[in-house]
Amino acid sequence: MTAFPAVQSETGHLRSVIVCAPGPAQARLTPSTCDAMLFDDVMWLEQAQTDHRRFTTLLEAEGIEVIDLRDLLIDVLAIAPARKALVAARVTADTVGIGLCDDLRAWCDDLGPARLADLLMGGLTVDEAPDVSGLTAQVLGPEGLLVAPLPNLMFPRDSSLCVNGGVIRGTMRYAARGGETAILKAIHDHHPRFREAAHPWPVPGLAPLEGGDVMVLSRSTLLIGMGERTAPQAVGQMARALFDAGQVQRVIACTMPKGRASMHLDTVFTLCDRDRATAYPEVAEAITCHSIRPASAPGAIDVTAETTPFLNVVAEALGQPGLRVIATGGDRYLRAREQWDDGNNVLAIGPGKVLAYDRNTRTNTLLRKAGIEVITFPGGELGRGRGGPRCLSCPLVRDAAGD
Ligand SMILES: NC(=O)NCCC[C@H](N)C(=O)O
Repeated sequence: MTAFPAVQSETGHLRSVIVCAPGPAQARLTPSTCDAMLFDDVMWLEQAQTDHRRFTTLLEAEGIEVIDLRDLLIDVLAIAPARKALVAARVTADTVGIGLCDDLRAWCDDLGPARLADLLMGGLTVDEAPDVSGLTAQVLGPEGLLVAPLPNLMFPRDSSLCVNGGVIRGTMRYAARGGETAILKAIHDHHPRFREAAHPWPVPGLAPLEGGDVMVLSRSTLLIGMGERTAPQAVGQMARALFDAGQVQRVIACTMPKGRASMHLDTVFTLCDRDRATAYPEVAEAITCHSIRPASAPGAIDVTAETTPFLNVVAEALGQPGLRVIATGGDRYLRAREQWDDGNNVLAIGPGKVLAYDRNTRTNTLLRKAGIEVITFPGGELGRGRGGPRCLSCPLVRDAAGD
């Protein structure tokens, strides 16, 4: 079995990927809770599951190894120290209250790995817990959540990322996603397939960094968006850690407008081939770049403001004379709608071949006209959390660009 990770580009052949099918966590979304959980609407769960299966079937048909995060979690929950660490991270005095903490941890410890995985991902209400009483339970009431569900695990792109042979966990901007990293940490620390992984940024600080902002342009260069989610303070620290670990030599930090529609760089720009990309011009044209490189003093970084537009900087970093950009399709109204529905968030599965949501018909047509092979699947339900095919996936093994 291949050891993880080995990610050398955005568009080389994808070999192995993490996904996370919708399940119990999304069943907790209601009109009054979905906003706080970073979803724009409740989800028709059964349809979302069917559509997600279509997505994974398409990946598998391409010979890509598809691993569900829940299965990785079940594997590590069979390992006693991993289980203990994870239960201790998710069942705390701050989540369940001081009176319940010890009893609930002991109860969790007796659950089978699959049941415990569902609890850690899908949450736990007061009436699902055994014989609970005390202040927290009484105040929350029977339907109150003792352990929060993590519906955004469905977008595994953000809570961890792989750069060459290194694995990095995100520091999530919003509390609704904070619990995801404990699950990823248990997997990275204990899963046998991650044993070889380098951990170039093992103790991230508090500054937020999310994987949807990070693109592996090549073995030596990363592109990182700094918009609504990732902060420059995190980018500088991560760049230095990656330079020290010898993982990359240049990080291009991209300042972009902050907004829900453009929360991560990959919501407005994704690469489809070594010299072709799709972008939402209204935001992409407003991006400015700084290049970060190792400085001569140990541990220092060198920062240079780029003077050319974002897309030119990316082309130069890819070693291309120019980048052929396929803009979001339609007039400005249609463009805004297709960008919102993740039209520019495609997943390259190999050079010039992408997975895309079916609903973005104008953008998909333009991609096809530009020679990109576009394979579609339904995004109506999966997109309710504002994430497209790239967000639904976290590559573990991907060849260099053009391979
Ligand atoms: N890379 C991405 O753009 N991921 C989509 C994340 C959607 C999720 N509901 C969030 O707001 O974080």
